[in-house]
Amino acid sequence: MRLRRVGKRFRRADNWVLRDVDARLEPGRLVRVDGANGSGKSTLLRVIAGTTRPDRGRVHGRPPTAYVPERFPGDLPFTPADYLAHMGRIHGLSTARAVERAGELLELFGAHGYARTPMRALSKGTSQKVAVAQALLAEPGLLVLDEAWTGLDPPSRAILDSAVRERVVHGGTVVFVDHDALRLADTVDTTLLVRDGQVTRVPPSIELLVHGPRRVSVPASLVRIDVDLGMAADVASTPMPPALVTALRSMPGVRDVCPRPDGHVNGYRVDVDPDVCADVLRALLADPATRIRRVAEEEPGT
Ligand SMILES: Nc1ncnc2c1ncn2[C@@H]1O[C@H](COP(=O)(O)OP(=O)(O)OP(=O)(O)O)[C@@H](O)[C@H]1O
Repeated sequence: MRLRRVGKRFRRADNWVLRDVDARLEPGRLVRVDGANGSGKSTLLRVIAGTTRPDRGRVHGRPPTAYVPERFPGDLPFTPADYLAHMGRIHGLSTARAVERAGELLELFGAHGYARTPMRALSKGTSQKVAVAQALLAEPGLLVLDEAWTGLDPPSRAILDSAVRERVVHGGTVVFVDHDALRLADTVDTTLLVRDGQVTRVPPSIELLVHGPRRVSVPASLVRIDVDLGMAADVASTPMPPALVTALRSMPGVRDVCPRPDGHVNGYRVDVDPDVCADVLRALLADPATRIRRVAEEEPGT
């Protein structure tokens, strides 16, 4: 799917929120959209999802799409069961399959007890579960999630994380905005930054995600990742697992793996070249005993 020279403004007198945006969204890719408040992230997502028409340019090759908007209109005159069955049919499922899928998803998100409650009576979090469930009913080629995790309880956030990973593995494109800088950081393929109406593709390095776009314009000469091993604080200093140290040291661009100089029990420091930062973070995130505490750009020798 491609965006070609897409422009969007809301009134003729307004500035362009998006200007001449070119982007290619590949199948089987997870795309994060970043940018400051009001920069145009939601507008870009709506254009990508097809719920907002661009005023200029074109969107080509959009596959069947599901979308979770930033603000879900929860006061609909339906119950979740009826709403999801209806949305399932819109997404191309048979009536029987739509009803079945609706039940499965309500169960999965622990909301089956509210299947027959009027939607306007649902709590914010339960309403958000319905918003997310409607996007997972079919298997969309394009899944667009605008702060879809907001309001969900931790188990539901984890279920949505898994659903996103599964979509990507099965060849779908998933585009998302989320305020959690570490959201799916081990899976993100591309980060698009929205700034001054322009959309630029940036390396998915975690320091951008953690510290925001301004720091990216000044390339760091070193990225310093502080990790904890996740052990109880009263355990005497534990050596970092030798297999992890060996794996990290063998990665190109890893300069040093050592105990943290702050003396934190079970705290370690990994210094890497900025362009391998994302690969190292993926390796660290894959290790269940390791917690990432801090990621920062540094000058070497500091
Ligand atoms: N329907 C609309 N009518 C008029 N202006 C709009 C509309 N939707 C968005 N805008 C304006 O477009 C700009 C971008 O808004 P948008 O919601 O896309 O930003 P955002 O990056 O998603 O912001 P946030 O991080 O705060 O959610 C803002 O100036 C906003 O006021």
